Amino acid sequence: MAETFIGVIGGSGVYGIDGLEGAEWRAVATPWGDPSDQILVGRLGGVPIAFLPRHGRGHVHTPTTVPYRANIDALKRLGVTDVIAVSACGSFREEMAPGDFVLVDQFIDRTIHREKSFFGPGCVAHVSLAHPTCARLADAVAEAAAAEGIRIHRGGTYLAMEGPLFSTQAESKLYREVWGCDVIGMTNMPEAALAREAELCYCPVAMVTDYDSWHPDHGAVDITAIVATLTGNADNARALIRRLPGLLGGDRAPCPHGCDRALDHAVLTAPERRDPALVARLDAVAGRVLA
Ligand SMILES: CSC[C@H]1O[C@H](OP(=O)(O)O)[C@H](O)[C@@H]1O
Ligand SMILES: Nc1ncnc2[nH]cnc12
Repeated sequence: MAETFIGVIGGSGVYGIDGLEGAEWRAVATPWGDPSDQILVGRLGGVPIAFLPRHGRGHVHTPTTVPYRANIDALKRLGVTDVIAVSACGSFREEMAPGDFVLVDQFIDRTIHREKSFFGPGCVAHVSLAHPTCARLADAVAEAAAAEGIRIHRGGTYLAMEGPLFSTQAESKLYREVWGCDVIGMTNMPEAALAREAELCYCPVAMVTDYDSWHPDHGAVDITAIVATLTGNADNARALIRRLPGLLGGDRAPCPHGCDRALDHAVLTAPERRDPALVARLDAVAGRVLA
């Protein structure tokens, strides 16, 4: 049986986690450039953990400039098997209130300036994204949240916008009333898609900070209020993460939903027509099926 290795991507307001045994920040080089920052690697309850701040310590990357491919490659290269992606988000639902967590399970991707795949000319692959998140990981996060007394909603559709500006009121109403989205953020796509290509189980934990701009009683998004809510949310996120090693266990059975076998049958390019340079870049992400 394989070893569980938990990767945590920390979003806005979550730039570190404490309590890791033997923790050290490690620079990880990837063929896709540098990740957002060094990666904090250690153990929690005996289970290896790697923590990567999505925007870098000190929050230097915009949602557009986050090096999503390098981040996912670096986690995979370290041996991570399961990724918890913590993010701030706006809510389109009255009952998903600031302070609540949402276990997002679907996305609508409206981002336009990002590299969305590891594959390309010379190594073409088509991976299913019908169910873009891992239900097994979501079960564990839901249990951890219940144990911590965190209000968590199971399931929700996340509208990924390019940013960095927040939505207009007309966009907010479109996403909520016409498209049926539940929350909005700027970072979970293409991150989730790349994690699937890299055969990582991926579970987004969206922390509600505001009601975006549709709500008649809440007006426009206010970054000061968001940061205040984030501070409380970040402590809850860290408490939740500390429970995960105990819930996931050190021994890892194959994912019952097949996240860790997503590349089976996905690569269409004939072996003799593959671009050796691209195949070399794909060593960590797709070495299992290309080697
Ligand atoms: C702080 S409000 C806007 C900012 O916060 C979210 O980032 P992340 O998903 O990394 O927590 C949102 O997507 C925006 O990038
Ligand atoms: N309303 C909002 N829109 C986009 N990203 C967000 N992150 C937190 N709140 C958000």
